Amino acid sequence: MRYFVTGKQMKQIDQDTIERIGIPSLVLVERAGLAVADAVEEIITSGHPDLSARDKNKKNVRILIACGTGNNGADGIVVGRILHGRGYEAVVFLGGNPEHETEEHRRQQKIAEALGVTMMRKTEDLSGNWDVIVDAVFGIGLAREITGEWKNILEQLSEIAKRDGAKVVATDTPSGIHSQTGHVMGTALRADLTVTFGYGKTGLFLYPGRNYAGKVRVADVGFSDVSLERVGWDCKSLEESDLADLPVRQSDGNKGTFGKVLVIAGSRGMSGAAYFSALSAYRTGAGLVKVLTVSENRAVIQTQLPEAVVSVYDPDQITAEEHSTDFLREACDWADVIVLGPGLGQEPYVEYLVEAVLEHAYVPMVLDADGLNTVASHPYLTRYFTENIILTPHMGEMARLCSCPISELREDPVQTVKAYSSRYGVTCVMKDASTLIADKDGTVWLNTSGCSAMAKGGSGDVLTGIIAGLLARGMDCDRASAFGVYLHGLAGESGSAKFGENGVLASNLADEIAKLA
Ligand SMILES: NC(=O)C1=CN([C@@H]2O[C@H](COP(=O)(O)OP(=O)(O)OC[C@H]3O[C@@H](n4cnc5c(N)ncnc54)[C@H](O)[C@@H]3O)[C@@H](O)[C@H]2O)[C@@H](O)CC1
Ligand SMILES: Nc1ncnc2c1ncn2[C@@H]1O[C@H](COP(=O)(O)OP(=O)(O)O)[C@@H](O)[C@H]1O
Ligand SMILES: [K+]
Repeated sequence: MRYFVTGKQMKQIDQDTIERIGIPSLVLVERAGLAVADAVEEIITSGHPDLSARDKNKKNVRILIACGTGNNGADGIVVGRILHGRGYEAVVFLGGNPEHETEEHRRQQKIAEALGVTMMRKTEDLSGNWDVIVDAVFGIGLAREITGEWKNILEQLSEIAKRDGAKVVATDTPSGIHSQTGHVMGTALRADLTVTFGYGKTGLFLYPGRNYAGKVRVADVGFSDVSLERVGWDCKSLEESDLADLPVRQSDGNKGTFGKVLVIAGSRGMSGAAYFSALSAYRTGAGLVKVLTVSENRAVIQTQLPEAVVSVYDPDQITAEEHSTDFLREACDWADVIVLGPGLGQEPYVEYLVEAVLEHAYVPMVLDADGLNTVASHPYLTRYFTENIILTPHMGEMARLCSCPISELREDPVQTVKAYSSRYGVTCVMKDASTLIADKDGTVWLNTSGCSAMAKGGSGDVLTGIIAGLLARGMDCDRASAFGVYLHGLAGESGSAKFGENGVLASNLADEIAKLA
């Protein structure tokens, strides 16, 4: 399990560490600089073949460290001093108004001066021929849009990096990326590697920040979880070691032990969504899967997935009259878990179908796709929401549910998903390239697995099935959602390794999940 913090929380952790725990700021800055210097040296000696060839003559390796006036800049001066000490041609650029420099910054300048580190202040000197650029302009202190001189400097650095093919290593955050939202604040410098201190910052894992951060390494520079607990965190993330917490399949279990999943999905001419959800629920370990769909889909689903029980209805017979949906009540009574929505379409009868299921289901339910669209266009249906419901909207569906544009949801996505979940008392999985999951208790999970191979029709139906499979195996709604999204992303990564990012199909994701869950 990993914890992500906002810049504001990180500042409080800094303060707690220095003032309550008593580790001097000087020590933290030194360790931060050392962690970045080590990362730069690793890139020089291993990651960059051109550089390692010249490694015997370190003086030929040219490193520019661009420093702002805050403590991010102070870290940068330490990086310059350490690399200078190790024999590299490290040049420190000090930008901005010297009057704004922090105490730490000035202290580091004095030390660097005493050791003969080259420091310069003229922007004209930036355009040397650099092998590595260390970005120590802005860290978590970035407080507003970048304009004027700093905008010019960052844009110049971007161009120089491109021109020279220089690797860019960001100190704590890529300058210009908001540490909480991942937004670009006017301009930002793209890094190959970001060495961030203590805890991951949420904005490094949300797009577009995730693209600018490159690889992210969290360096231990002396912060303690004691401070994290006192201050709090923004969101959590699962990692591979957490998979040990998946429910173990009982050796003496039978199909009843592993849960009965009812997939209410599909419409005339639309059977794929039901198939992907049902297949994925089975592949994740559900004991029995029943697909409830329109009569026209019976043959195709029985052929594609003979393991599933198929039950059908005639949509023309579903009306506002209560008895017309009696068959749904019976179907719900049979199930341990319900999936409602994939490929249901938006014909008028779907409203009555969704209302009947929401009203009569007393088991965990994943509400997806057209189930969500139906709720969005008939908001009275939210009155049936209970703590047993997981919603899995993509950003378009979330915008419909919240009646606001996607751009507004993205202003602060963590707060968006948290607010929706707490307003309705449901688990909410807001699907995106970085999916966020809000538990009913207010915990937000930020998913870090997955890749663009998953941006394809049918991926969402697979996720629905995976979450249903985990519910069937006994996980609660919150855990099944966080683990389901994480596993779904891992399936995307392993599918992508086999078929390439362009070639993965939804059915491949379902197959990959078999080995992971
Ligand atoms: N003791 C500490 O406080 C530690 C701080 N650390 C480093 O210090 C960083 C935070 O330092 P600071 O709080 O000094 O903040 P930063 O160094 O990130 O930046 C703040 C400075 O930039 C200016 N600024 C902010 N937004 C601007 C904009 N859009 N345009 C122009 N100027 C702008 C501020 O006025 C201030 O002078 C961390 O990211 C980390 O790198 C680490 O060394 C660990 C210990
Ligand atoms: N670029 C991406 N990186 C990681 N995951 C992605 C990316 N694009 C899409 N996904 C994931 O793929 C799934 C797509 O779901 P959805 O939009 O509902 O598709 P569909 O309706 O076609 O099944 C979501 O789980 C989403 O998080
Ligand atoms: K930085």
